[in-house]
Amino acid sequence: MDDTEPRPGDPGWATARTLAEALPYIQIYDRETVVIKYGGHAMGDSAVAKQFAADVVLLKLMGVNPVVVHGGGPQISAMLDKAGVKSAFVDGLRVTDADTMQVAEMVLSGAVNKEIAHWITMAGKEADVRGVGLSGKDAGLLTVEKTRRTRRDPDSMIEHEVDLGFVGEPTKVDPKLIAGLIASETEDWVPVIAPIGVAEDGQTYNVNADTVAGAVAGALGAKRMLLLTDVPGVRGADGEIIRQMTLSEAQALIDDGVATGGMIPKLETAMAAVRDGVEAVVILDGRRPHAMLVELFTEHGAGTLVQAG
Ligand SMILES: Nc1ncnc2c1ncn2[C@@H]1O[C@H](COP(=O)(O)OP(=O)(O)O)[C@@H](O)[C@H]1O
Ligand SMILES: CC(=O)N[C@@H](CCC(=O)OP(=O)(O)O)C(=O)O
Repeated sequence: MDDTEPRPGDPGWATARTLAEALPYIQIYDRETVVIKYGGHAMGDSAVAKQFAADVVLLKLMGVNPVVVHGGGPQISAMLDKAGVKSAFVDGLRVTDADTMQVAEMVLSGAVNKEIAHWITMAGKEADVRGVGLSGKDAGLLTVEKTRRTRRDPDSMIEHEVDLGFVGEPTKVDPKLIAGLIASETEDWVPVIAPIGVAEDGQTYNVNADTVAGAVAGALGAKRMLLLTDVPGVRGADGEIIRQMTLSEAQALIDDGVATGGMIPKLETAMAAVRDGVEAVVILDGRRPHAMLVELFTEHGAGTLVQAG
């Protein structure tokens, strides 16, 4: 843990001490959808993941409708390493050939998705809260098209297309299945979605999980989207954590090269989701104990809040 980061008890890490303090916040989210993007780096060890699952169950029992979209980038890289395949990234997106696609789907839809759904079901056993593991392939949930990126050659100044292979971006989310699951009056289901999509021609694509979370949040009309990662928030040029930013400030961080790598799709997703009607997006450290509860139910919140200016 960074020494400059707030700890429980510090002013920046306040928690509600009484139900009366938490109640106004609990009421804000009553029956509202909150999309939680659970990043591969935030998953940490199984104790952290089980704590995450317990907090998701608690949210459901408090009347919130959590929808989990997960990543698994480090887990895919570990599996590719075992097979002796090196990954290349362009703007935080994994260049995905046919073999990489197969491994990515196996890890995301097979291993990580089922593990998270299982942990939620285990944590919710006594309360009948159940995780339901899906990918964008189920019930036509996520339609995508191939992602196109270009790069300017520094010598000739000519734009060249960079072929990312089977990397897609959402063109359509069919939210009916998810909406049906979360609206059930008799069952407490928590959808858990792996970031795999299908193009109109039936080809399977690997999609950045932040991007999927944003598209799902927009389609469901979510009140909040939480992007859980492994940093306490978004850092500015001087390395300080920015508590709150507008869309143009988020864009400037990308344009100025202050946000790099995996932070680029996160900020792009946050901006797109807010434009789509999501009230606010928060980028926060998912390894912190009860990070989601602190964000949703306390005055100070956690991480970096992105909202319309
Ligand atoms: N300005 C920035 N502020 C915070 N993190 C940044 C910034 N620019 C780049 N990053 C990097 O973005 C990473 C988070 O993205 P990523 O590794 O894709 O996480 P996840 O697997 O949770 O989606 C951080 O660990 C950090 O290294
Ligand atoms: C196209 C692309 O980059 N897909 C990602 C999908 C997983 C992901 O986004 O995982 P995190 O959220 O843990 O980074 C990948 O292959 O790593």
